[in-house]
Amino acid sequence: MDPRNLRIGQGYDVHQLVEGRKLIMGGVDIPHTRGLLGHSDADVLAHAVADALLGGVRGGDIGKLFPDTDPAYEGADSMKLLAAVADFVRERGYEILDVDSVIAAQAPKLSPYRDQMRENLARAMGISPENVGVKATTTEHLGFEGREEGISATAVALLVRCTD
Ligand SMILES: Nc1ccn([C@@H]2O[C@H](COP(=O)(O)O)[C@@H](O)[C@H]2O)c(=O)n1
Ligand SMILES: C[C@@]1(CO)OP(=O)(O)OP(=O)(O)OC[C@H]1O
Repeated sequence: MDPRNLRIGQGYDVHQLVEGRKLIMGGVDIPHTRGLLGHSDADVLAHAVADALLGGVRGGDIGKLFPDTDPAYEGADSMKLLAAVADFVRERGYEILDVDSVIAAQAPKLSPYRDQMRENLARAMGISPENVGVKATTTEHLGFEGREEGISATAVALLVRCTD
């Protein structure tokens, strides 16, 4: 593999925590007193991963592909959006090699859901769970995540441009 065909992408997303919404991250419906607000299901982790993939192919961001003004995406399942992004990446001639991510959430405790999130993300992208990392951190009560006003997620993706 020619290292000049490797690409990296980075993604970041934030959603507000509110009452009366589900908390869905990495395609897992996580029991909690509040959930994330958004036009779609507000899966902050899936959105960060999607943006990392799009960054790797210099393909814009998910807001460009799925505008939050389009009623078609109201309440959308972000696993389906992520699968569409993975297809978009492959159609452009790239293979997804590896993805890693961090969720910043003061609560709830996310480690029990880590492997299910990895499996869901991997399935949506058509890669092995071995190639998907999910980590969680509190922010020690600092900032908007620490005050439990919202949750953020960051992700990086390693892609390779297929040459044959
Ligand atoms: N929402 C969260 C946040 C953290 N974890 C796990 O706890 C560990 C310690 O968190 P610190 O913020 O104190 O570093 C962290 O490494 C995660 O394993 C979690 O499960 N859910
Ligand atoms: C996922 C989309 C879909 O309309 O909407 P939101 O759930 O609002 O999420 P955000 O990360 O704010 O924007 C990206 C949009 O593509």
